[in-house]
Amino acid sequence: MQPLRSLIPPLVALCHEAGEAICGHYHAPGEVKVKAKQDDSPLTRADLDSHHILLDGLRRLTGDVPVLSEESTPEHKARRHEWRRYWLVDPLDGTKEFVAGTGEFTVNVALIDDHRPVLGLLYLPLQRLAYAGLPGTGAWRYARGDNGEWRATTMTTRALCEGAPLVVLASRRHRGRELQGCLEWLQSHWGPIERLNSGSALKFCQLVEGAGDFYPRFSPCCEWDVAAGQALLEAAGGTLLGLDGQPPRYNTRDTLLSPHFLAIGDAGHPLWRRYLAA
Ligand SMILES: Nc1ncnc2c1ncn2[C@@H]1O[C@H](COP(=O)(O)O)[C@@H](OP(=O)(O)O)[C@H]1O
Ligand SMILES: [Mg+2]
Repeated sequence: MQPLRSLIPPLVALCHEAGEAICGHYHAPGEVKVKAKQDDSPLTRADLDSHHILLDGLRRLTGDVPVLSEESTPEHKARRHEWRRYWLVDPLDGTKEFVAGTGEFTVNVALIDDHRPVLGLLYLPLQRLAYAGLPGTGAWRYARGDNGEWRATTMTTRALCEGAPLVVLASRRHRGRELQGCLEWLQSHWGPIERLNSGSALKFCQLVEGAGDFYPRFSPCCEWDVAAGQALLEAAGGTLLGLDGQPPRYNTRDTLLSPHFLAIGDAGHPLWRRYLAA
């Protein structure tokens, strides 16, 4: 396989192609047709178009690397335990947001190697922005100019600032006692907190933009919702930890559900170890 850094420009172009297909459905009045999947989550034409574009493009880019997409068949998903290295894809993360018209949806592509995400790309179709991260190397935002060229800017998470409110990122659609307990602990051990709700993996982009400090996830989501964001976050100076204090390992269990996690911008701050030990 070619060096991972050289995969990023073609991946940005591929996610843009998928994003344009998604936007075609988003902007067409009456076009958003919704089917319920077995787990009752919505599925639209946009999810499927994006899935096929990404599948074809990833095959062209790295033919020998298998692709596991949220929209893959159950039979294909079941083969994942044979793979050490594979693409993990959510062709449209935030389908409920897409249907509701909040605009908060992303395309998520991660490369998993030996149970860890080693490359992550999140694409925001409406903004035409890509966020790419290679843990240990760097993280970049790619903005598309009117001439079709992509301009890269290095991304780093922000440090926690004593006395300033801690900005907690959360899903629009999940509440719960664990999240409430976490917010109360932060209030009593840090001080003022602000909560910012948004859909999909956008929350990881907000962390690497320095628009938030912490994204705790105690409600269900899947490995394809997390992997690309984890790689991006680690590459930008953050960390993502399970409640055992360790980064999650992918493709190690029968389920594709992700364990609960803490996505942290300022990885070195002692507050997080105190929270985990509490
Ligand atoms: N009960 C559940 N089981 C598994 N995943 C769930 C879930 N409820 C929400 N999710 C995941 O959370 C994502 C939305 O995240 P958020 O709540 O932060 O906006 C959804 O992405 P999709 O839209 O790709 O299905 C879905 O994968
Ligand atoms: Mg998703």
